[in-house]
Amino acid sequence: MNTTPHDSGTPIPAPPVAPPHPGPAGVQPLLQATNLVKTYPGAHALRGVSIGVSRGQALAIMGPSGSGKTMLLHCLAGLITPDAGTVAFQPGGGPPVQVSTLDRRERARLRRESFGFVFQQGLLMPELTAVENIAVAGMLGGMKRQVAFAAAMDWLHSLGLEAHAGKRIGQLSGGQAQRVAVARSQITSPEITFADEPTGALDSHTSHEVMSILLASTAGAGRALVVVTHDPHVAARAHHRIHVRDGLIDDGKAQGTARVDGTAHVGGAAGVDGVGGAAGVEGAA
Ligand SMILES: Nc1ncnc2c1ncn2[C@@H]1O[C@H](COP(=O)(O)OP(=O)(O)OP(=O)(O)O)[C@@H](O)[C@H]1O
Repeated sequence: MNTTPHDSGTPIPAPPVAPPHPGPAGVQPLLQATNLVKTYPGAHALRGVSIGVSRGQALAIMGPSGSGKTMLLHCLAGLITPDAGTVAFQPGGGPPVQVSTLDRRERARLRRESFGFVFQQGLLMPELTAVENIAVAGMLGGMKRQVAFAAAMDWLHSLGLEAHAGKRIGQLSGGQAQRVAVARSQITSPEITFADEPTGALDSHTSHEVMSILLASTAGAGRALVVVTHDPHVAARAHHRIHVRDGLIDDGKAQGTARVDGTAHVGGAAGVDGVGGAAGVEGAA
């Protein structure tokens, strides 16, 4: 029997393997996850999710609390290794990378150099100033110190925050701090940015502004954004939306019921990029 590893040692039947989402004709998705499964004792966090994200696209992941949104984001970003399934990243000009088979060090390097992260809070270092927070991310991504600080100041300038460059994070408003977090995530121009509730702590006006900056520097610049959000206004601004429920992409056919077969995920001919009738995917193409 096809099984997946389980922390308790009890084999759990794996969902049937679905073919990967093909993406738009002739276009290799920037990131392609196929049949992701992640199980914890007592929790089937992901039960077979396949999804592709292309350049120039923003994908919103929605769903109820505990449905598996963050788990999916973390698997896509190489922060968590799935029990089964694959994540393939196609860097610009390089060979494809199987994120899920990289060792910890390689994954950390990939995240530093090619991925950007924005979380609701927690990524900024309170003991550093705004400009230092941004510049450090540049240096970790391989920039020389002087270049990183100049780029960080450029970012602060474009965000209207140059007067706050020397302030520590605790001296900034929530919206200012989150703009610094976006700049921090974007200073290396990552090919794909992962954001988990990036506007969760902001009022609606500031939320709109922060999303505008994030969208412009990711999908708007030919790169990609994957954003987990509860906010329908945020999700509405993405090119595509998926709804996760009980560790599966919800195709809307079983609202309010727990899925039992583990087969309802985006795969095969289902489209994420407006190229087919997607299960659980709304496209704005
Ligand atoms: N480290 C862990 N150990 C055990 N179970 C976990 C762990 N991380 C997540 N889970 C479980 O996996 C499921 C999915 O969690 P996840 O954090 O992805 O939910 P979510 O949709 O992001 O929820 P929320 O909107 O509340 O943040 C939940 O049942 C959760 O309890």
